[in-house]
Amino acid sequence: MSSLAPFIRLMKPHLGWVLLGSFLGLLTLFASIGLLTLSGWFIAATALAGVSVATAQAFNYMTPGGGVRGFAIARTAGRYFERITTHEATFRLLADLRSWFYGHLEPLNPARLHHYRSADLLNRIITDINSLDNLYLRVLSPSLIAAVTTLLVSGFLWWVAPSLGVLILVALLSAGILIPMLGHRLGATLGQSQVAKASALRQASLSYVQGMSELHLYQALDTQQALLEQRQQSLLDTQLRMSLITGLVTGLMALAAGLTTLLALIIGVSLVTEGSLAPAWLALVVFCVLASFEAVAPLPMAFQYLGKTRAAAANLLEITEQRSDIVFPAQPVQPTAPGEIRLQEVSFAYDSTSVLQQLSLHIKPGEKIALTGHTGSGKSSVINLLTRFWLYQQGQIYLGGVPVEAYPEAQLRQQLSVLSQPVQLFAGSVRDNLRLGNPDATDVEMMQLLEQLELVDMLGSEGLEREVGEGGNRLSGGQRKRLGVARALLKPAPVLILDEPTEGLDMDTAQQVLDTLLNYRPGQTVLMITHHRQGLERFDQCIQLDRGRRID
Ligand SMILES: Nc1ncnc2c1ncn2[C@@H]1O[C@H](COP(=O)(O)OP(=O)(O)OP(=O)(O)O)[C@@H](O)[C@H]1O
Repeated sequence: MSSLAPFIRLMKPHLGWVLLGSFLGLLTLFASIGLLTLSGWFIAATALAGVSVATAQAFNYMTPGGGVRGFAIARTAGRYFERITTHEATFRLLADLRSWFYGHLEPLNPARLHHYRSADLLNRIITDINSLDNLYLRVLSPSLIAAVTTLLVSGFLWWVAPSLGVLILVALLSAGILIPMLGHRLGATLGQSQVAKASALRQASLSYVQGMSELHLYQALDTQQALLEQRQQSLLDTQLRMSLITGLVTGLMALAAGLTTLLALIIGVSLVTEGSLAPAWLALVVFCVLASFEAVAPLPMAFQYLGKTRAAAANLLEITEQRSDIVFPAQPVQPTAPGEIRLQEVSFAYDSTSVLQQLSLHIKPGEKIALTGHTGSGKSSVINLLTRFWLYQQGQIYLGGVPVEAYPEAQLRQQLSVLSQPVQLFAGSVRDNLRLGNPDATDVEMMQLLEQLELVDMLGSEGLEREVGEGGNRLSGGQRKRLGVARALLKPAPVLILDEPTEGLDMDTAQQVLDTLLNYRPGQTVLMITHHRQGLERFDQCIQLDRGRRID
């Protein structure tokens, strides 16, 4: 239960809704048991009253008739409001769970998350969180209802006849504990593998959809489809085995209910024979026993799927229990030299891959620097360290005259405007994407900048409302890049860092982009990673890296 404990604690703010739902569930169940029990007695008593004219005339039909109607109305209304309340409780809990999970996920730096595939994280956020509704909706509340019902029904039948009270107590306890335990035992491992297989299928499906054009081009669609079908079949096999277990435990529950009813009938008949139970009450007892099994009937399936719920909970905890090794202090700092970047003998390795070796560089405020070097020489890694996405192992990095580690996260983000590679655009309009850089940017500012970057034609008649599509897929590669440059330029930060902003652009457009970014904010420090030789003379300094070392 330990993997579920944090999720039970998360129920606390919604305890009122959860308890109200359970209370209404209990009322509905009682209305249901009452309806069947009273109807059984009513039919039997009416039949017996009709034996003679005198008893028929003396018999009060109205009160029990009203009771039956009352129970029927209470059952319908109770079920309706119980569904509304328990679903409200569950949706509130799931909404909280999503925020809670995202709250833990968001501070984890890429160093912590780069082992996970995005489809896997998506699966955890959607499917695993949804699986937890089993815990709230089918395990906790019904178990509480079953426990209270067992006690009350046993108490009532004990009052009718102690032997009947003992029978129903033993029967409900056995059926309500042993059959769910069996379901849990048979379904636990299968449930876990169901979670793993569903996740694998989702990941494979996402890769298939995302890579469909490549699969077409390389004629690999059939192979990938076969792989998907294999994964789907494997998941279906597990689901089939789970369904067989459901059939078994549901059958066992029906058998337990039938046997207990038969035993109650035998005990009841002997009680009627010896005169300690009125004949009409025999029907009441039988129907009460039969109906009370409604309380324990949902438990076996809920516990059968508890293994699945546990596996989903473990998936979520695997992320939420991780702590980012990058800690941001809360105390703001005062940069002594805004725009200055200094690396002092910095060494850095991703896991075991050594990337930067005692790298030192000094960029003065307002300087325009080009960072060049062979592919894989560690240029982008310098950005990862400045943004604190990764931690370096040796040396010291200063930003604005202050160690990068001293900045609170928000203040660090204000110091840097970064165009990373590849450019990440978001589905939405051009304006939406530009506003990420600067929410206060006016349409005029945006249009002027787009004009300088020769992007106005791309807007067409829609202007800034032009949709860019998912990941910017309605734009050309060069347009995506320049829109990314525009977004980075709009952010009024002392330092602008660009990872290959002119990559993929023709020579004239590349010169135009270079012109814009070197002049847009004259006092701004610019650090630009590039493979291009053209235009390097326009920078104050060109720093060259080779296998993590400076060679200029
Ligand atoms: N997340 C990562 N985990 C492990 N190794 C990485 C990771 N990211 C980059 N590397 C490795 O670090 C080295 C430096 O990568 P980096 O991206 O800094 O090079 P780069 O000079 O920017 O290359 P390019 O010019 O091709 O963009 C490469 O050998 C790369 O394989």
